[in-house]
Amino acid sequence: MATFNINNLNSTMNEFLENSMKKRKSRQVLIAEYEEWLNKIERMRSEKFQHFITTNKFGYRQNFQHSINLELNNRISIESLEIDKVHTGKFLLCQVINRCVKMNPLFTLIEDPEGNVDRIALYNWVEQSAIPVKDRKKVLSIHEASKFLPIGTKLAIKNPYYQLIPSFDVIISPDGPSLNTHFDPVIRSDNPNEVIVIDHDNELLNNIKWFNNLKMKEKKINVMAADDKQILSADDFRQSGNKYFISNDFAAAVDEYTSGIKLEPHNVTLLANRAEAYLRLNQFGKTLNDVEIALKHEPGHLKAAFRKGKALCGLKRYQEAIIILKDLVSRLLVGNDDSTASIKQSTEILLKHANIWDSESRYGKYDYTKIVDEFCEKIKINQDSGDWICGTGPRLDHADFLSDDIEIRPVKKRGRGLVAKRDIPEGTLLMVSKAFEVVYGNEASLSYVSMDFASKTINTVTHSELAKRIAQKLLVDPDLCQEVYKLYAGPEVENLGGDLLCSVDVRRIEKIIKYNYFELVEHWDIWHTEENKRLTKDLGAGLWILPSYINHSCVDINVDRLVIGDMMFIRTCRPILSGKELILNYCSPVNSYEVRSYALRLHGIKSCSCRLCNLDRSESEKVKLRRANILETYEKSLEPRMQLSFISANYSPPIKELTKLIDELKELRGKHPDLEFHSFELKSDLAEAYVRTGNVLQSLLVFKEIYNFEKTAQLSQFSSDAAYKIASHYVRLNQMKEAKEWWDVVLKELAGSIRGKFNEGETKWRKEALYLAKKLSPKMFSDAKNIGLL
Ligand SMILES: C[S@@+](CC[C@H](N)C(=O)[O-])C[C@H]1O[C@@H](n2cnc3c(N)ncnc32)[C@H](O)[C@@H]1O
Repeated sequence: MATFNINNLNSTMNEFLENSMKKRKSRQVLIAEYEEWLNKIERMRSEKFQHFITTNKFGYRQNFQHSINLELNNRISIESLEIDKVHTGKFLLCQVINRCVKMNPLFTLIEDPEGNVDRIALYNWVEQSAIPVKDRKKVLSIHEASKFLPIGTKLAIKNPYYQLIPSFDVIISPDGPSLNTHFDPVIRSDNPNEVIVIDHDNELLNNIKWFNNLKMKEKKINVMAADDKQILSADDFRQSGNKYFISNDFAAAVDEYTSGIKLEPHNVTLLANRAEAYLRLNQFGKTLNDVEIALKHEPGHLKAAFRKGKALCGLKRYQEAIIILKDLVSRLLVGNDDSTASIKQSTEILLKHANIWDSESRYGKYDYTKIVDEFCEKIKINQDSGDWICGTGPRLDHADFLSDDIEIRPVKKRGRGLVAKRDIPEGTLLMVSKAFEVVYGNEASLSYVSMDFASKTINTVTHSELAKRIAQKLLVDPDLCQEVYKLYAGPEVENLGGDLLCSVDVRRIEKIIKYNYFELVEHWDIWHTEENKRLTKDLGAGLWILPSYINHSCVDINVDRLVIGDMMFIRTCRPILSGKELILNYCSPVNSYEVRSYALRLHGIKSCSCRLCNLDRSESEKVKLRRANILETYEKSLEPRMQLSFISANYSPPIKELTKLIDELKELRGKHPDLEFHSFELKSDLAEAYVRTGNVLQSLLVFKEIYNFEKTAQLSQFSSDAAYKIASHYVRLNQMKEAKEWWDVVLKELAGSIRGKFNEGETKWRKEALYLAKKLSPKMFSDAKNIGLL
């Protein structure tokens, strides 16, 4: 079995690629390994449940059918499967030969007619409704899970994706993947519509000779089989649908209502109920269709009108929603009886929100204090379970905004980009985008890393979880495929056409994430509060559609991004002339050339041609070597001495040595002091070192130098911290006037990064800034209070 060292991907990956292409594990080995794994799981089941999740949040049963037909000449054998490839247009005919494990996907072992064996991972396949409501929170035993796909079940898996995931042992290891993770291929499908159970008498099987033709011993579980009664009428379907609805299985509820609607196409109750189920699945287009038919037959149907308002909001058609909701409120005022009190209240609340969303989306007017309040409320975590206290976590209810001043255009050497249509001043809000999907650090524990062969990189747990969720979202609403699949997916992914543009292709989604994801970064100390300590390890990552069109440069950026919850705000940080491209950075210039290059390669940028990268590449070997030596001295000798000086007064901080190294680093940059990022960390240490020795004034000067550098280098995420250090140093020096002036700078920096710069004449700025600082940086705020800054 091949072994990976994540730190040394390229060589081990190539080696593994070669080995795995040459040699597959034998049938006997695969079966033996799988059996051993099942035994381990049975033993572990009683001890450690974390990895065994029973059901997905949604059950998927509806959706379109593919036009790929099951003609035998489209059949592919296991032997012909290629790693890291979706075999589009092909199907794998196979039978289940072992028991199942239901974790995030349903795993089992299958065999094709030729007798080749492999593992399959079927995501979203077990319908929630197939598991009785009372058992949904339980961990399924292997015996129970195996009822979903009994041994002998014949399957056709369309468009199979042959993916590398950590070996099964790694998956169930509570520690997750380690540096020596073993990877194995698995046949993956995320679309339950592409996994077809074939009846044994199906004519497709007539001409198939099986190496080992198994008969099915048990019957596959039927949906709601146990407690179902025979359904006869539309009302029976309504009741059955309601049953699913109450158990939060909205897709199954939709199916039931649909069966009822087939019997009575104008049944307004069924249409209105199905509309509500669609709403819960965020399928706003389908909601709208249903309520419009319902309202045609019964214009006075209040709930249908309310749902129409909601659907229009979901479709971002806020002005139409406002008209509908205003009309509904006025009708409800006339009636004014107790039975309509609750819908009246909900309508008024929705109308208020629709007005806010309308103003946000049309004018880019956001109430930042309310947004921050919402964020601070939603980011709270239950310390015992690690789940959000508010179900959705910090996903906020706000509208997108797109300035008319920019548009997507082809740009030289970078594919497409966002370009200014006219001159745009500094500090202009250009775009607000809600994440298409975001995964926070505390939400990803049930996913597994996977391998991207083409770029020889690992898809992290967060990325894998993101891919799974995006696939689920597209499965529920295939209309969304277009906007996602338009995003850059790397040179090796072909353009799609026809049917495939609206099918779920996890590999493509993985690539899109790879090239377009944004990592969440901590801007404020609210991320570090005791309550939120579960978040700090890896904040998470997400996919934002429109911001994904902005290209990168390490320095000389002209737009800044800020994420609050799942909303990304893009503002100009310098004026942009008409025809110029918007540029932000995918990685920080503070990192070394090597670190940046690695990060950029992951983003699909082979060679960055910004001023900083050009300068780094143009330097002589001598300069590079000298700098490397300096940084090594700092890391190996001075940094540890700094640490010691923090712990014990017996050690004095290495001020002289730090100063010397900083000066030398500056000298090595020659005529480009604005690009001297290497001394950034050293300067912070020097400033702290002066404090240790009681030389606050000198420390203050260094912090001012740091602050000025951050301002010119557009390192806006750091500058409020440096300004705060300066303010607190002035307090120590008893110069309260200067201290308060710098405290104002802190407030303006912090609040300005959220709501844009305050205008010169603005008088109420302090109140708003103090409010935002208190909410987002509670530690700094209370410290400032203690030292008399407010
Ligand atoms: C997030 S996308 C940006 C939008 C992309 N240009 C498009 O056409 O959709 C990232 C990709 O854009 C290209 N790109 C962005 N910045 C670049 C740069 N500075 N140099 C070269 N390519 C760049 C790379 O292909 C990268 O994988």
